[in-house]
Amino acid sequence: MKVTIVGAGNVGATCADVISYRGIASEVVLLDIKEGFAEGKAMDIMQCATTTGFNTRVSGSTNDYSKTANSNVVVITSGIPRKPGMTREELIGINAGIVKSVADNVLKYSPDAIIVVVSNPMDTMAYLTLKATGLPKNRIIGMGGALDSSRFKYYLSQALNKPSNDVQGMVIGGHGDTTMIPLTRIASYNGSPVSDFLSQEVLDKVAADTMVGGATLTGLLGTSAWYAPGASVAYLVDSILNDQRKMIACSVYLEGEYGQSDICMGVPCIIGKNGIEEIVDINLDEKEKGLFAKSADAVRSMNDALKSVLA
Ligand SMILES: NC(=O)c1ccc[n+]([C@@H]2O[C@H](COP(=O)([O-])OP(=O)(O)OC[C@H]3O[C@@H](n4cnc5c(N)ncnc54)[C@H](O)[C@@H]3O)[C@@H](O)[C@H]2O)c1
Ligand SMILES: O=C(O)C[C@H](O)C(=O)O
Repeated sequence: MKVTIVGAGNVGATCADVISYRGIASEVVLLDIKEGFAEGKAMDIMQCATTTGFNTRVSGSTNDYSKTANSNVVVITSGIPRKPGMTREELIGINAGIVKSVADNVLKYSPDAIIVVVSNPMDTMAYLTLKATGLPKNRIIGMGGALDSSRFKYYLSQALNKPSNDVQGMVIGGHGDTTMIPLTRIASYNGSPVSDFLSQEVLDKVAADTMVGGATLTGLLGTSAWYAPGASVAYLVDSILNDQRKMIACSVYLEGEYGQSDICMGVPCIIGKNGIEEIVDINLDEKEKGLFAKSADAVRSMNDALKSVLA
């Protein structure tokens, strides 16, 4: 199975690294616009093959899309990341043009690929990719919920002082500092509600920390995070290529689900060989429904901004 990752920067290269050392794909192509950059990252990763023991072939390309031909999955991480103090939404002006041209190019050589959109503002970039390519909705997957959910579980595990892998939880809604919805009510510690162990005040802080998880790291690092983002993309790609049918919160085009239409937003999805196999309808309470509608309003106004950005 072949995966192309466009954008060999922090997130793209980390994703290639995780995909190869976990043996998720037999071939990974990294492509970047910066001369020699993707080739260098690929060579560096390949030189781990004997020490970490993998057989994936990783290669790099400077803007030559013919090398990406017949990819099963294409991940788009090309574009600029935010700097401390910025929101993801401020990236739309530069990233919309990049994402649109990249999506057009990859489809010339991999017309059947499933596209995973990572560049920010991710929900709007997923919507743009869907509209610009005309692909069916199952083949455009925005990655954000997998990462936000892993951060949610991290903060819960810190509050519980228990391992993250013993915690279950999910974040839906937009992938933005104010649009994420950590589903605290249904989060659990090995099957018991987390509210059995943590006060409402602590749970509210966990949710607030989760929502600004990306901003916190951007403040600490000077640019946005890459280890958890890269690993989250690899987790999603694994579920596609190996038809694992995991339930993962992904940004997907909604046609009435969760009361929304003509928008890409994070909802629980079954992810398998066809991409989005199913959108799972979980029961939200009235408060969560209200938050989802408010989140949709914010994502929709960002989508509206695309018109002027791409004009
Ligand atoms: N959805 C998420 O959960 C999530 C998580 C982390 C980062 N991101 C986003 O992913 C994007 C990448 O972040 P990063 O930290 O890897 O940035 P980065 O600057 O390290 O890497 C981006 C790469 O894209 C390349 N690029 C730019 N234009 C290109 C083009 N037209 N064709 C091919 N390559 C091109 C650049 O040369 C660069 O190497 C940002 O927009 C960031 O906000 C999203
Ligand atoms: O925070 C960012 O800007 C990057 C990414 O969306 C993240 O959540 O890490």
